[in-house]
Amino acid sequence: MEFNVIKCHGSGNDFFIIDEMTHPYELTDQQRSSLTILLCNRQSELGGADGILFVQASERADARMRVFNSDGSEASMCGNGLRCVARYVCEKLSLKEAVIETMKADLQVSVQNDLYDGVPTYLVEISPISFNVKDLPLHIEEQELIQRPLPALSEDLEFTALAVPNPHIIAVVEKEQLQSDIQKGMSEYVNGPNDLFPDGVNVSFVLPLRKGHIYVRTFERGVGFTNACGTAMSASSLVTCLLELNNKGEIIEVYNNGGKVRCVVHEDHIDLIGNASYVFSCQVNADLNANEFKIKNKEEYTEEIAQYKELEMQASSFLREYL
Ligand SMILES: N[C@@H](CCC[C@H](N)C(=O)O)C(=O)O
Repeated sequence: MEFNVIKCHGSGNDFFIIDEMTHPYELTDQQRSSLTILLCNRQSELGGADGILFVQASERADARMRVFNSDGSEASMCGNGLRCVARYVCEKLSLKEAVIETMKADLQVSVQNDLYDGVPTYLVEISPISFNVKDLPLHIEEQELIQRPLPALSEDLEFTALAVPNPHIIAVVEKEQLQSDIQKGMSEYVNGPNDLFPDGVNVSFVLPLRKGHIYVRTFERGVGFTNACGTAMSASSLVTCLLELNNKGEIIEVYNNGGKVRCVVHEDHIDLIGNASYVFSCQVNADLNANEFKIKNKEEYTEEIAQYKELEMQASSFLREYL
């Protein structure tokens, strides 16, 4: 099987885009899953990725996005990935805004002014939002978990559980808690066989930096720690508004290990604004039975890579004041 592939990232959360909208690849879900495990291997020639974004034709929107995590599982939503798909679809169809069908909702996306000179920037809608534990699912007696302890995970921390619509638990922490290894331990527990989160969950630690500025680190279900998780940064922004650390309707600068994004929390959705960067394009010839692939015609987006590096350096020098 031969595919055209684009390596892209949003805040260093990296993906391969495979366009099934204009190429009739005719993949089964089993093949999408196996291909994702094969190409996302960090030890391979392509350098791996956190997942694959399959762009497909939609009957009711401009395009459809399906997201597979690096372990081959399918996720209902991906905020950083949606920005990359937004760019791909808007450029392909010459649009400034579009609607992308995802597993649980049709979402608005639009081109924005560059977040940093030469860094393509897109706004994506994060919705629907639910605090009902059934929507994660999280198996507890109560209907919601908002700033409450979960003793099976921690004696000290308080958590908020929400689906946007993929599942997240968020803890607002202090610097010492961020620097300890408690996030890793609890994330591995809730993403292994366990009674609380039977489908696993994305786990984020949020450090408030100053009004309107937060840092978020996420252990992603189906992947592990990533540089950033778009839905997690959106969910974390919402949680800081509930705690009155930030305000709805105002820009929240969200720093992460791969750069920064902006979030604006509204009553029924969150705007996630950030880069949609291309790294390289190539052709991949994959043999799923032999579990191997070859690549050819690799071309790097060198200028874009250099411009993003500057944004990243600016963000990390700001973060150094706090971490
Ligand atoms: N990186 C994504 C989220 C990808 C899916 C997630 N790992 C899940 O299984 O829910 C983002 O940017 O939102």
